[in-house]
Amino acid sequence: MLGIGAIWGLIVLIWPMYKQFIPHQITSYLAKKANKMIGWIFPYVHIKFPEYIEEGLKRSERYDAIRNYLSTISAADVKRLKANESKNSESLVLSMDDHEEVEDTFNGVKVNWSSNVKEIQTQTQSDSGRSTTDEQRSFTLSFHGDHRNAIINTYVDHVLKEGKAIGLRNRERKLYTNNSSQEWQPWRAARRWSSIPFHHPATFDTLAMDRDKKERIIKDLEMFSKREDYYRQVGKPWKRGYLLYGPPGTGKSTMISAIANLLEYDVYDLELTTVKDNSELKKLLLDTTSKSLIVIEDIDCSLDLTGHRKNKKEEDEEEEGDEKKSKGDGRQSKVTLSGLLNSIDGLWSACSGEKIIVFTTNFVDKLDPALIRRGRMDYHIEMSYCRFEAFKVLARNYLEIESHDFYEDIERLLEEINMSPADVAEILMPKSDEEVADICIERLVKTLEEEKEKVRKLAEEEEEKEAEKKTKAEEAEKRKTEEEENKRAEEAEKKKTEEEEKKKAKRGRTVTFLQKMVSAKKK
Ligand SMILES: Nc1ncnc2c1ncn2[C@@H]1O[C@H](COP(=O)(O)OP(=O)(O)OP(=O)(O)O)[C@@H](O)[C@H]1O
Ligand SMILES: [Mg+2]
Repeated sequence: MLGIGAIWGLIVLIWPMYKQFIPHQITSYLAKKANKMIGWIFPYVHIKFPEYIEEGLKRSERYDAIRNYLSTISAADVKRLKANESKNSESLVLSMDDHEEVEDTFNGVKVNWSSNVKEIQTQTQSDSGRSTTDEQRSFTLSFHGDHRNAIINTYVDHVLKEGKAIGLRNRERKLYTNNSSQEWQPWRAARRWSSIPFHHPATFDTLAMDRDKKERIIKDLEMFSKREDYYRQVGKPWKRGYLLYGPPGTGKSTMISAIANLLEYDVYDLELTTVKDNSELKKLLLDTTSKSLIVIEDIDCSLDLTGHRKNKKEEDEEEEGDEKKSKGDGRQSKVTLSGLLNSIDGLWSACSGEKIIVFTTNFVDKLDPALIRRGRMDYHIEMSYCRFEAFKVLARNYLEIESHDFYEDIERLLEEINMSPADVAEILMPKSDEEVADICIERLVKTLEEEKEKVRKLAEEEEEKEAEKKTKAEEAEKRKTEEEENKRAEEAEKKKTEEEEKKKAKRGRTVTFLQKMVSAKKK
């Protein structure tokens, strides 16, 4: 044993000196043989996961996933840890420091992870003789060769999946908005969207709406997010479309933030009017990540999407027309309804991860049925005026109260008056530190009563106007009948006179004839 050790020591010592004189083919042959020998002595398999791939150009997602996974097991066992601060991560990720090792067990099989770093010298571009040192990091997974299949086929997948999930949980979520195409750079897809951290505080708890309806929506969303395997099984892309419709201020945009917070998704707020044409829209949609919510707000106003789908020729003609029009009125977008439909369908066939698309509108009846049919917009959610259930949520949020003497009055008034949750929330919000819940509730009751009075007066005025209109119409009808009767009477009178004159004339002619006969006889 000592002999082998001594020979090995000698090889290690003289190898670097002679390496440069030995041809490359021989060194690689010797390396292969040496690895084989080591394999006989140590029956362990090693898999290396480098930090950078594609010749050092791209950071490996697998490396990050493994680091996240190892952070969960190394925090307890490893002495030297490294605190990683990532631009996309909200919380601190503790990973093991360089040259540390940690053990993991999977289905009773022990595996070993080590973090390695190798320094490499690179020549600077200017070739001024100066060289820089780069560090190449990697994780190495080692395990006994007997478990090769189980580890490679199952354990590695498990680690990557878990690590990715941890990364998604820790990431800082983003709100993306699309840039106008002038800002796009052909070599950087990232410029299509600008992002800021997404920190909207809305949740389903703070969302004021009917309780059953809310629960149904939450259930639907949770079901969707858990059903990756189900969607694969039935051969459907893992996506869902939600249409939110209702009057202004009823919480459509708030609901979008609540969905994003519930599912921990990023939000892509797509402003269609700044999208130049259909092909640009397609690129934008394909450039979204998984676990994201793609939102098109006020879809009825965004573009002229309310008309019926046109055939290709009509569409070409329309595009030409639009081009002329856009030069005239400065409007940028030439996105058409069928372009939008195709882009959405294309997105679903190309996307891998889970995605949700949401449209909001104040006027659902104006939209083309093709745009909102089930399959595109799977779940239609009506956001309505504030009723008692919704009010109770707002009162809890804004005033931290569960009941009040005026609750019965408020319930009755909210059934009679259509007031948006946005308005109710504004009235309930204390305007100063001195304003207690009583004052805010009284203000709401007063406002609702005033509104009711206004509505009553308006209805009265409307009724009066209606009655006046009716009287005028009746008078006009009466006048018309009278005029018609007068006309008929006049005509009858005229006819009578004419007939009498005719008779008179006839009588006159008879007398003249008799007179002529008498005078002729006399002669
Ligand atoms: N259902 C609701 N629950 C809680 N708060 C609400 C609700 N609806 C409205 N609000 C409050 O009113 C504000 C405006 O609501 P929001 O922007 O969600 O309305 P909207 O339906 O999107 O309106 P619009 O049709 O004009 O876009 C929100 O910031 C929120 O504070
Ligand atoms: Mg809105």
